[in-house]
Amino acid sequence: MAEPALSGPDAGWAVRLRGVTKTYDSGVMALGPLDLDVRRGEFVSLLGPSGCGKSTALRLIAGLAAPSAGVVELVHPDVEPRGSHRIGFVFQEPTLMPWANVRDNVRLPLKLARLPTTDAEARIDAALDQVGLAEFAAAYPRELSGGMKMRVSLARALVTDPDILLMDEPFAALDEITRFRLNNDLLSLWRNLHKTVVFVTHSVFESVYLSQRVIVMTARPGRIGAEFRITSPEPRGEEFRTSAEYAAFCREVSGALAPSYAGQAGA
Ligand SMILES: Nc1ncnc2c1ncn2[C@@H]1O[C@H](COP(=O)(O)OP(=O)(O)OP(=O)(O)O)[C@@H](O)[C@H]1O
Repeated sequence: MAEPALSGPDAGWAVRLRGVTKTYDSGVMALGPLDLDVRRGEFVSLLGPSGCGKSTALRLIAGLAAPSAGVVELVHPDVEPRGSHRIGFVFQEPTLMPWANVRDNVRLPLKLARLPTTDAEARIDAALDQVGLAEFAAAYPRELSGGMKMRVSLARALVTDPDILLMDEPFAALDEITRFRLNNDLLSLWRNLHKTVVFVTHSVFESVYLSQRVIVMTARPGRIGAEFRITSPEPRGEEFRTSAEYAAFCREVSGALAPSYAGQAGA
């Protein structure tokens, strides 16, 4: 099931990495070399063991860190190579400002990017609506559940209408039912908003459920170990989660992931 690279003269890609490596100042070789194309509008998951460089790959794509070698390119009519306001980033922790209400938390990227304030309120309303939090604009983070905080974090990522959404294990800390619900809501957002999504997770089940393509990374330094195209049709829902097809994909992806854990302490 290994896939050839999806690059091509049609340039239908949003993210392209070529020969990308990252070695930190500490000498840790975190990543690569990595070659990766993500098509516009595609939902891709990076799956791999702890420490294999998944977050590093996201940070390089976001321009939050520079590669040690190789090239990271973003292509979209609206995306400048370093136009980070066109990228939305969702971290594992919601990282909300506790002293600010939901509306002001979601407003933050608009302020940081110095985007015109004329339509700011409408953008914030739209983003809150997209994540189902329209009623909670005036609430403070301490008044919200873990799932709701993550929805605020997602709204904050969406408020600039990014072309590319980078998500770093956003639901890992949530209970299973909340996680499933957010999985479903994320899929419907992706279908409606046509964003390119690169989603990092440890979970085989989550990666198969959400993605059009799952990229299994090797142990550090992370490279592509295997790729799986999850061909199951959209929209996916609970029926898919309990289907034999889903179970078969999960088995296949798990099999490819196992070698990445071999040799890891506690594996
Ligand atoms: N700023 C940094 N300086 C030095 N080493 C780092 C830095 N960031 C990450 N590393 C190291 O690089 C390797 C890859 O880290 P990274 O966070 O990218 O992995 P990951 O696959 O996202 O891990 P996890 O799933 O546990 O979040 C790890 O060994 C980590 O300790």
